[in-house]
Amino acid sequence: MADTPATGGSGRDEDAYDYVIVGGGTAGCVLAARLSEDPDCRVCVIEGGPSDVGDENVLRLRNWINLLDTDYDYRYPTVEQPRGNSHILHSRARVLGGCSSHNTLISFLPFPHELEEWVRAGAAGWDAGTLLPYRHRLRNSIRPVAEKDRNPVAHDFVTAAVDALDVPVVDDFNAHPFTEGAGFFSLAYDPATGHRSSASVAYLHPVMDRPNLTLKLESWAYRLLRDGDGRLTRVRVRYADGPDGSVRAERELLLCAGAIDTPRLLMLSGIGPADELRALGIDVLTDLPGVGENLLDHPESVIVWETAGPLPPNSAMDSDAGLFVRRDAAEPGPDLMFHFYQVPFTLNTERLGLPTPPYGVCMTPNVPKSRSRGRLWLRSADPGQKPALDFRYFTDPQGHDERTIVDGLRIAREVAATGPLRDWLVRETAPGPDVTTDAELSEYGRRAAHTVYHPAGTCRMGGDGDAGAVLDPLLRLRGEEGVRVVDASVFPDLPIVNPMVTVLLVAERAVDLITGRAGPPPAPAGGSDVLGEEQR
Ligand SMILES: Cc1cc2nc3c(=O)[nH]c(=O)nc-3n(C[C@H](O)[C@H](O)[C@H](O)COP(=O)(O)OP(=O)(O)OC[C@H]3O[C@@H](n4cnc5c(N)ncnc54)[C@H](O)[C@@H]3O)c2cc1C
Repeated sequence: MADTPATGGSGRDEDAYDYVIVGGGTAGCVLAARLSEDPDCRVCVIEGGPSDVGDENVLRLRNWINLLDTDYDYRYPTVEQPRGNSHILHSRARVLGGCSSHNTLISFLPFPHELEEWVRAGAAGWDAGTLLPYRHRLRNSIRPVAEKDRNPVAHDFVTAAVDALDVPVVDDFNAHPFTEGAGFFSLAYDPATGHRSSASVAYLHPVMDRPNLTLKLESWAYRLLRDGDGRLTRVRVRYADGPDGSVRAERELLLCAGAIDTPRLLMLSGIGPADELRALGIDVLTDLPGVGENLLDHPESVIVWETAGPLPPNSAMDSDAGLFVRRDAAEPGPDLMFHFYQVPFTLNTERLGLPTPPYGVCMTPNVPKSRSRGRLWLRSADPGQKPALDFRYFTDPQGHDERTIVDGLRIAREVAATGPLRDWLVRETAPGPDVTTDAELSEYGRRAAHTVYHPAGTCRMGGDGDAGAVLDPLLRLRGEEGVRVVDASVFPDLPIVNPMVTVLLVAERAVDLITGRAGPPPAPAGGSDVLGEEQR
């Protein structure tokens, strides 16, 4: 399986394919499966991690938390965060399927109004009417958490949130655009087996025996090179089991290494901020100052309660329900989100010396429209050295992100004080009831902050004349020929919601941009009807 047809016996000096995909992750699996539908089209995937086939560690959704900080994870530290938590380890999956193989598979369509914002930011053609119909092409099995997996304490969280905050129960967050509400999430999973419906499971597993599809696993791309025609279509690869080699794309090279590794690879290849690259001794191919900029994320904090005893066992992945709040009525969508965990998530609170209850629950209020903007850069020309990630958490001058966390912690307490959730809880263990003022809540909230693991935006699309744009709206790398980027790095801005489905939609549309195939019929232009019409 590791090296299917083309590399076997043909040597590794320079293998050629029609399309070479760097990164067999969430977006990469979609491209690989779709492009290889044409039997005459030779597709090669270069993936840094192992296969997920038959690997129960990966396939069992509820095991996700045990994959963090293991060999399935590239583990990217952050630089010091003066206003946030400097100890966050950013998990990025090292396995076929990428982050869709170790995430929680919460599946939200992006809001129509956010896609219109993308268009206003220069991403012409990514409007809601064009992108959202691609939902019908998704192969993942996406469905609200099954009844048998609904934990009674999560049910009671939903009831309490609805009562405390006067928000509606949402039965299916993908049925209509919403501004607020509480309910069980939709997940990409199979309730009968508890298995993932990751990008790998849904797209690649059914087609792995295609003779025109080659998977080079445990293979690390570390430099892009121009071919004889000056097109950027060659890639240097380090294999786990032999000497380095090159792979060449006769049509296009497709970069799908994710929001951290795609800009890293570009910069290692001399594409990025020229002065910085030269200072590291890297020969500059194209000066693109936007590479690595616009590093976006959803920061969250946490509030923990001890429960009277062990909780019932039902769950799909231990964080099956959530809550959206719109504090500012002028906002077109929610501006505060909570995940509810039926386990105590105490990684960051323990470090602060706070107690870990034997049994407990927690809420993690997050900032869906974070205004802080970070960047990532290379520390050296050595491809083995991890890049520096600076999210600049909670640094927006208006204090919006900090305010959102303070409000979130207060609202969480309101929900916890409301029945029937109240009846499960013995005491608040983090931050604890003595932490009450805005200043105290802000200090705690930021020190105990974590990531929702949604880095994006570091190779963003943009219009002509936008000096920070890395890609044109057709996902083509500016200043070079023969290469596109397709992953979460292309987002001009991060969706309010968890972004995996947006990555899948972008990848499905990218296939049409690459092949010239027609997209699905457009939905009626604009308006919040787009989702509702489709769903009914
Ligand atoms: C713990 C966790 C939980 C999350 N939960 C959710 C959730 O519930 N819902 C949601 O919507 N989103 C969630 N996310 C975010 C979501 O999974 C990601 O935004 C999305 O999957 C990113 O897709 P991608 O294609 O950009 O990158 P990835 O899926 O990360 O794919 C990148 C691939 O490229 C490979 N690669 C990288 N560099 C190289 C290289 N140089 N050479 C070869 N291969 C390389 C990697 O091994 C990987 O397979 C979560 C993320 C994490 C980490």
